[in-house]
Amino acid sequence: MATRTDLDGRPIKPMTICMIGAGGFIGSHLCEKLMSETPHKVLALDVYNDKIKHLLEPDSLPWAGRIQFHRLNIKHDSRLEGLIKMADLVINLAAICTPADYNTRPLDTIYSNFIDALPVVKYCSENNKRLIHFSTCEVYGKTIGSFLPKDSPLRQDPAYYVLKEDTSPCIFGSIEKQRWSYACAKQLIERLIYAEGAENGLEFTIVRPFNWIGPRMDFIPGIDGPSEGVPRVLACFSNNLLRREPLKLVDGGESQRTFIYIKDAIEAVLLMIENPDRANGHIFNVGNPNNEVTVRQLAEMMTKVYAKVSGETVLESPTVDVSSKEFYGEGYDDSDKRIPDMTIINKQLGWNPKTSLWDLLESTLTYQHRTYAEAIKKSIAKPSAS
Ligand SMILES: NC(=O)c1ccc[n+]([C@@H]2O[C@H](COP(=O)([O-])OP(=O)(O)OC[C@H]3O[C@@H](n4cnc5c(N)ncnc54)[C@H](O)[C@@H]3O)[C@@H](O)[C@H]2O)c1
Ligand SMILES: O=C(O)[C@H]1O[C@H](OP(=O)(O)OP(=O)(O)OC[C@H]2O[C@@H](n3ccc(=O)[nH]c3=O)[C@H](O)[C@@H]2O)[C@H](O)[C@@H](O)[C@@H]1O
Repeated sequence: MATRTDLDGRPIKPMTICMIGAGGFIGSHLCEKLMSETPHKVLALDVYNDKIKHLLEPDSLPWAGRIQFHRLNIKHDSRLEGLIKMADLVINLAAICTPADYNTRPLDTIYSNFIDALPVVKYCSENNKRLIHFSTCEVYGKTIGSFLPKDSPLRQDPAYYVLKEDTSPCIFGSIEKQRWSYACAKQLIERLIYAEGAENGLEFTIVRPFNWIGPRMDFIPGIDGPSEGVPRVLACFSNNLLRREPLKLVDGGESQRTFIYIKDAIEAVLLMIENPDRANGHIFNVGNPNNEVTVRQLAEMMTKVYAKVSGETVLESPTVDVSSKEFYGEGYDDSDKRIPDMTIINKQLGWNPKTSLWDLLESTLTYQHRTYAEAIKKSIAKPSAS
């Protein structure tokens, strides 16, 4: 492998990365990138490894020996500190991060996103290890604009909705809106990491992903996850399309999101890993401000793209409205709009997203169709015994 250089032209030394939550959606793509394009070693920690199995075996893989899987639950495993001590860099991805859990399992959500992350921060601080911690765009909560009257012209002013790391406030709903248990726990762990940096010199970077999507995201209910499980929207809509059911629009599908292709986002994370001088001490939005849609528009686009990649016809009624109470239960609330400001990441790392929403949906739905269509057909033909 030719010598790799950082953004300032210096050679990059191979490092050992302790990646916690490496078996999840983001972790699997990050491991793939690190194995195929860099000389770094990965200690991959997770409870599951299904999504990185292809990287772990067989021994003949070109990166054999550079990735090592440790099956452990960071809630209660004394091996955690030792593994952190072996690394040059720690990346923490472990979390409960599906909205269906925030209002129905708020205790697990708060423990997972705050309490369970505490030892990781502590061990990094005590052992002088650099930490890249995964937070979320949900820490911004709702936009200031959402509190203006519906017809206020100020709603069109970016000052009222673009989300900036260093100036935007964090606006959550009331305590009984348990949806915000996740955002609030993530915000507190961000504040703790920031304080460890300020008071004890912890070298850290905080990542705020804005709806990263792509292959291997979550699960398809009844195929590789629980039948009654509710994954994030990409997997919900994929499941509906694969089963030829209408896509469910929560509260009319009016909320807006910006979606980014996982492969674009992983490029940004690699720049953070390999340019510590430019990334340390920063909080980075990582998203694609050019890919904004309402959830209804996302459903319409996914329906068209799926028809193209599968060759199947579109249903007469491709979507159906459902209330948030019916879909998620009591205590659900929503972020109205999420446009990331890209000034800081652009200045520090020169990074920009590339892939359009149509293109990323085309490659992702091609993957979903190839991976799941047969299994779904079989499961429909042979319903499980009741
Ligand atoms: N995907 C996104 O767009 C997105 C957006 C915002 C924030 N994030 C954040 O990025 C991180 C990764 O997200 P993801 O989409 O890959 O989610 P994911 O659920 O696919 O991955 C998380 C992984 O962490 C593991 N994990 C959870 N608790 C653990 C524990 N106690 N011990 C060991 N492993 C544990 C899970 O098994 C899972 O494999 C999370 O912190 C999430 O909050 C993701
Ligand atoms: O991905 C992110 O950046 C963050 O946001 C997500 O939250 P959210 O975008 O609300 O979660 P999705 O499940 O992807 O839902 C997006 C929107 O689609 C709607 N939705 C979801 C599923 C569905 O079947 N129908 C539907 O209309 C939801 O109500 C919501 O308005 C999750 O909290 C995290 O993964 C993450 O921290």
